[in-house]
Amino acid sequence: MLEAESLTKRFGAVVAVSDASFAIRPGAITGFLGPNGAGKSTMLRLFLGLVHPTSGSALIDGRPIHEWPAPSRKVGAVLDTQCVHPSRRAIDSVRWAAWLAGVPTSQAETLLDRVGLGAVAGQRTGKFSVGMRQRLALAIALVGDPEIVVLDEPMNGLDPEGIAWLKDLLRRFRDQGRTVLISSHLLAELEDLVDDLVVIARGEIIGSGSATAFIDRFQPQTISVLSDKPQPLGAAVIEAGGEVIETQGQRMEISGLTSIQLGEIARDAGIVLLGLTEERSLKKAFSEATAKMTDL
Ligand SMILES: Nc1ncnc2c1ncn2[C@@H]1O[C@H](COP(=O)(O)OP(=O)(O)OP(=O)(O)O)[C@@H](O)[C@H]1O
Repeated sequence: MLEAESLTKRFGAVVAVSDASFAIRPGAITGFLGPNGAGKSTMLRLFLGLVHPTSGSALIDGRPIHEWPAPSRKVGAVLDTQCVHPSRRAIDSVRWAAWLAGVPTSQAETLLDRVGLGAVAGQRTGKFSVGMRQRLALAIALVGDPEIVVLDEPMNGLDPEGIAWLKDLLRRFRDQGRTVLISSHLLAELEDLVDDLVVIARGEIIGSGSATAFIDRFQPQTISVLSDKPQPLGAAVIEAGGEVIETQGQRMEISGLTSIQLGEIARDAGIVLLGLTEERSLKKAFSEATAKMTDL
């Protein structure tokens, strides 16, 4: 388990992380979500021991990372894809990382195969594309066969195929029982991937926990419904305890009722439903949450 307790990091006058407390479930994929400059990278770096807290603690299984005898077996991280020397061959970069981590270098080829770089293992990395660099950085992060994998905005610069591949790999890590932490400022990148979320804005935690709970908290389910008699339907919805958020012609947006309840209400009132769509998205939840933050 990773735990932040009253974690604060200041850089001079800038408060990058402010009194953050949360826990990360082992064996799950947790997304660190927040706009640019929110403090996501700093938070990840605090766990990795690359920056020191001004106050509070960032602990991995109860200890700061530097207190673990073999940190690379505990955590592997991709923070920056410019982490290798451009004139070195891919295979040598992975071997070098393994050597530095004090683990056998014999796995380098297997690791490159695993990230889809087996065919270019002997090539110098200077001319590698962004996607290839991401894959190489991931191979390097995996040298210690870590329990926890941390990735800072890993989808930047990946094409759709690369993103699908990465998501698949991260899901497999989770299925193997590893813990995955991934940061992003783009909701769409995380929506179909993460189990849990830590949502950050201006260094503060807006919410943390299951992604579904976050959606429920900030954006209860809404239903977009198309009917032949919107006005009587609206009245029936309100009578049943629901809320009509918006009406546009025959289309209405409704909250506070399930689709089944809505169907029954319409049937009882003799109203035909021409279409019905449930909307529950992380995107809505996030914009709602950040709007609430701005209001504070
Ligand atoms: N080493 C540093 N020295 C000074 N200020 C820093 C340092 N690192 C981060 N900051 C500042 O801390 C704040 C949070 O930055 P951080 O990089 O953690 O945010 P982020 O959410 O990862 O953003 P991005 O998505 O843009 O990378 C920003 O205002 C940033 O300028």
